[in-house]
Amino acid sequence: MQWCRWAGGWRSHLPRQSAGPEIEDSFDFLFKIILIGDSDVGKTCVVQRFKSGIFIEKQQNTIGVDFTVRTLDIDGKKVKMQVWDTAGQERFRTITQSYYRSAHGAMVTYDITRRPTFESVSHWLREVEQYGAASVVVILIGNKSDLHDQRQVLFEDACTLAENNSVLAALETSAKEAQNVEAAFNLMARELLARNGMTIMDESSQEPSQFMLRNSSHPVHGIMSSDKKCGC
Ligand SMILES: Nc1nc2c(ncn2[C@@H]2O[C@H](COP(=O)(O)OP(=O)(O)OP(=O)(O)O)[C@@H](O)[C@H]2O)c(=O)[nH]1
Repeated sequence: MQWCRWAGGWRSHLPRQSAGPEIEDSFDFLFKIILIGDSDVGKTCVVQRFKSGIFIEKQQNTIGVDFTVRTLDIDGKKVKMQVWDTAGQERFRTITQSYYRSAHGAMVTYDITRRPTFESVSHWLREVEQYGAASVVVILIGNKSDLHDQRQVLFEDACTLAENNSVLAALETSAKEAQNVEAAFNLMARELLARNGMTIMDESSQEPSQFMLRNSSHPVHGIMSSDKKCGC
């Protein structure tokens, strides 16, 4: 059964990770993640937050595709996340579509303060379906959660959309205030590890899974905070 769950049901433990520059190049797993979504939803800022732990008020729109890398330590495994930050502007569609095929994961991003960017999500999901691999893991990201007083998209609507479209999970993030960005990439990494046969454990507990993701997914041990997320 598909379901959504957020707020109080999530725990605050996150595995320890380094945010520093890549010094060595060895890794156990390499996953390619693509960020897609309308222009100005904050894709570059989310990637910047993930890579460097900082928020930069970006001046320019992404041209084509930008590339960044960060290696996570998950249960003692070095998981290299190759992140492709795509331009949201229409004129770059042909270029960005060519990056879908090799992606293991896709983060479809919208801006919680601009309803039209959420309405575009179904377009982006169709693009993933059309140009991506059949096994691609999709996560829905509602960014700019710090601007809650300007909210135009209910989190419940995001959960419903995620459930109806076989999306692994929906999360609300703030690149500005560092909310849920780590959690989003961790969730993606852990799901991909699980699909590659790894048994993923939470460092803080030896109990069984804290939540189940959607039907076809593997159980993933809690990478949860009190911020909004749903496993659909
Ligand atoms: N308040 C707030 N503003 C944000 C956040 N993330 C991004 N922004 C702002 O949103 C604007 C667009 O951010 P970008 O990261 O450039 O957006 P993008 O989706 O990469 O845009 P394209 O490159 O055109 O696809 C910038 O002015 C950012 O400062 C956030 O979490 N909170």
